[in-house]
Amino acid sequence: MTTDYKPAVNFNHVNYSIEDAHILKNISESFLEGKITTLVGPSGAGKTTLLKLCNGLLSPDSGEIFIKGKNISSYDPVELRRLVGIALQSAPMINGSVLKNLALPLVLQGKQLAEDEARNLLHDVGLEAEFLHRPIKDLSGGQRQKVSIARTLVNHPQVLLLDEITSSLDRVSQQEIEELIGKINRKHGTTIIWITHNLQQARTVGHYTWVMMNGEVIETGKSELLHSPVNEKVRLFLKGEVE
Ligand SMILES: Nc1ncnc2c1ncn2[C@@H]1O[C@H](COP(=O)(O)OP(=O)(O)OP(=O)(O)O)[C@@H](O)[C@H]1O
Repeated sequence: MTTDYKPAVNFNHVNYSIEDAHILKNISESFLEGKITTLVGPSGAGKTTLLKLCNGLLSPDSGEIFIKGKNISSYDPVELRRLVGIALQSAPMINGSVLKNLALPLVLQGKQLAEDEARNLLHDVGLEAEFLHRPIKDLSGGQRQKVSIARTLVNHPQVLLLDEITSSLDRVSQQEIEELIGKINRKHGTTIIWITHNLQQARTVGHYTWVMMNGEVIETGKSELLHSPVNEKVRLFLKGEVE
């Protein structure tokens, strides 16, 4: 059997504080290459903070983070932004067409997005080519989120960070996005780190799951762990007894 357990993102004794608050406490874990890892835990556990450390939006106070084996602090910021994409719940957009929004990451790099490439990106997220010239303001929430995901794919990221990307969507759109992320993972081998409050989603879309509480990663394993956690606090959280 071949082993495919290479880390794509590796945390080594990472600490992060805001003023006196110790937000992340000595995190030493790896996100495996080509896998979808879901991140769950109570509000304020530090999930978003951890995600922001993965793309250099925040830097650790101590410890090291490696992306593809290279210390994140030695990446050129533009290179890092290309390598690690991020999509958020709010899917911030600029006024104008879908094409204009898709092209944004390249425009910021002084480049252009060819229409053919833009059509391919839309196709990848299950939107018809006719959407390209539609004003972004006319799109539904689910369609906007698909454009937001397509926009992160412009740079062909090897790591994709997702923060609550389906929480404001109806069930059908939610399911479409789940399928879409699975497809991107399989087609491109993209490593995906996905924060969700939806435990059912964490179970079904993830290969692996991390449970965070109070700035610590307290349990990790295959996503089935959410059926039978070892840690008592995780068991209480899953029963809804820890907010
Ligand atoms: N800019 C900030 N200033 C002060 N405290 C902050 C700031 N950003 C985050 N925090 C605090 O850090 C802790 C972790 O926040 P974080 O957003 O990472 O948690 P989370 O697990 O993503 O929560 P949620 O599920 O509610 O989004 C929280 O206690 C939060 O109040």
